[in-house]
Amino acid sequence: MTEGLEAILTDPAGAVIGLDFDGTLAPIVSDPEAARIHPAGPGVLARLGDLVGSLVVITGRPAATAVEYGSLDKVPGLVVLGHYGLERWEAGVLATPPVHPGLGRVRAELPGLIAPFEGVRIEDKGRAVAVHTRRAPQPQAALDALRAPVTMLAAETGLAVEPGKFVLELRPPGTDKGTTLTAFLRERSARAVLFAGDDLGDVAAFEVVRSCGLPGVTVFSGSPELTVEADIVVDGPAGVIDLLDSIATTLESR
Ligand SMILES: O=P(O)(O)OC[C@H]1O[C@H](O[C@H]2O[C@H](CO)[C@@H](O)[C@H](O)[C@H]2O)[C@H](O)[C@@H](O)[C@@H]1O
Repeated sequence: MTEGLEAILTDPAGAVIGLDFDGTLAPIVSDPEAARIHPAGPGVLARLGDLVGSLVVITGRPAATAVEYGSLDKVPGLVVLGHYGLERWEAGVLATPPVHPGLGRVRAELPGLIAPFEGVRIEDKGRAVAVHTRRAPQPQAALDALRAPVTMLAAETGLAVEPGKFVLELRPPGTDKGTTLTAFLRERSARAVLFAGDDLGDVAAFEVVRSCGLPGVTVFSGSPELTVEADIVVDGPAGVIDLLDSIATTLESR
């Protein structure tokens, strides 16, 4: 067992368990609107919520979308930090910042940029807009071809480009999952931390787990699409849920 996991099991009241949503709690699917949490997820999270100090979902999704797709309103004490930390949902209350002014031009120009690419779709998330290539005949080629024009549009509108699994997202700059996790650890006076993720956007949170000075454990939700170094590698959302279930079971037996 890793030192970080042992610290969580020894002192669960001081633990922060941080979780990504897509690819970590919810299996990856081709339609972003069809993503839903693994069927065993809400039950396991509800048990964990009663056992550890803090449970937080940090996601690129709008917080309300993650709550809906994850049935997260059923998990006691859970906090959802959406849009990489711009939004906060807690106990049914959603706090959101103003919409970035650059998004108007992005909405106007993106359809023209993606028009030559069959199967490429836009996901308008309100405070960010994502370009998805998963359903293109050649998803990686479409992603590579769109990277430069999307990056130029982001630079011209004051937005940041967030790359992920067959997705390029234009979003407000200034936060990432690392800064968001750091602030949450401080807020909760954490004494140990676990973060589980599956995508490039989760790497910043993994780096915080390694550098924050607390006993910590990184969990990578593995798939054939991406490899990221972590203390524990599990097989997709089913593997993440199994790990969380075993943590809950161990804590319940103590
Ligand atoms: O931080 P996350 O919770 O992991 O959100 C990151 C992005 O996830 C979603 O896209 C990914 O999942 C889709 C549904 O399985 C999949 O079709 C897509 O290829 C993936 O990139 C979401 O749609 C994005 O808005 C999030 O930014």
